[in-house]
Amino acid sequence: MSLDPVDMHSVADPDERAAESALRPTSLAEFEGQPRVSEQLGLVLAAARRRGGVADHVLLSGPPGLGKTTLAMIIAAEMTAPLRISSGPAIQHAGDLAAILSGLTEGEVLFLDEIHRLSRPAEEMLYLAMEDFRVDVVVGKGPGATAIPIEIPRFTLVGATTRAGLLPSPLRDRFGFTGQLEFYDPADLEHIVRRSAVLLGVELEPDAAREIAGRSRGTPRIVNRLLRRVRDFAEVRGSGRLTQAVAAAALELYEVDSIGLDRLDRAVLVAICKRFAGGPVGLSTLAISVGEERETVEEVAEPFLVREGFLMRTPRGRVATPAAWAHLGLTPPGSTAWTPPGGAPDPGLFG
Ligand SMILES: Nc1ncnc2c1ncn2[C@@H]1O[C@H](COP(=O)(O)OP(=O)(O)OP(=O)(O)O)[C@@H](O)[C@H]1O
Repeated sequence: MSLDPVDMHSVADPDERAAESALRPTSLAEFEGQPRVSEQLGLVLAAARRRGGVADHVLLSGPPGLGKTTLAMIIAAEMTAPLRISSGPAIQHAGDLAAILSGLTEGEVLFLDEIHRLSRPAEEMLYLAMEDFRVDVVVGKGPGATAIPIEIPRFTLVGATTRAGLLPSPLRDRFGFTGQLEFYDPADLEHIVRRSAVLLGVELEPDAAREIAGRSRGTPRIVNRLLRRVRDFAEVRGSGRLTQAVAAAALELYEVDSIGLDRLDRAVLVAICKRFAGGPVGLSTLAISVGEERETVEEVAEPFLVREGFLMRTPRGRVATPAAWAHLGLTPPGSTAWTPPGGAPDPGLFG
């Protein structure tokens, strides 16, 4: 049996979504890791509460599964405000956004996931709503069209994006606080997996917690998901107790390797090394060669591979590093003095 690698990151399955909700921390105090973002956001919210006002708009960016939705829910809970959830792709027309905005109540938190995928007219409507708490509804067409301004209640927009760099600066500048979420340290992931085990009522030995945390790609969503897969394994093939040996055997079965690379991560590295002689190879070609969407390779696999020093984004394409060749047990072609075939990495491409 194998697990679809993309399943390790996405939450398309309703059962998985329900399982995730049950493990979500509900306050900043329970939210592990991200100390800087947590502290800064805590201050923003405490100040808004003291003033008895509405919190400033918040932009959260970072790879999938690091806690953006969780933080949006926490913001609403900490402000004792209702939460409304939507996403960029779900808002097809500016009219859809106008309907959402005009239906908000005073102080409500509006969470817009994948905000970088809003349509242009919706984005422009949002500028006015964020700044002046107003929307202009256009009535009629052509030269006779008129914009009717409608006041909307003061609200807090929480925008989430995996690609902060794609947001136009007029939109980015309208957020009062921006939190860039980073991959989590193994120690934070260990805390998260131990808390989740308690909530799920499973016996998790400390060594097993360390094993699962170490293979979770720095991502809370993945640590929780691997915990559930290890629990399945322990119940079916073991005594139900989660030991280090059980965790290692289960994760082997699910094709999560010793440092947490899953099938997609390895497919990307194997393709670069074996099919493209280490690169450079363009993103579109790479995506086709692993049978995935460009966005999935770029937003799901690459950030962790770059962070771990396995992949470089150069002006001429993606390049596997010596660490990638070594991890796959392959020998790079050519000389021992290795220089990246695509030239020096372009720091601008890392954002
Ligand atoms: N800091 C944290 N402490 C404990 N659990 C966390 C933390 N951050 C996230 N989680 C857990 O990880 C899961 C995924 O988090 P969340 O849905 O907030 O990620 P996300 O960044 O919104 O992902 P996506 O971009 O895919 O929507 C949640 O079920 C939550 O329980």
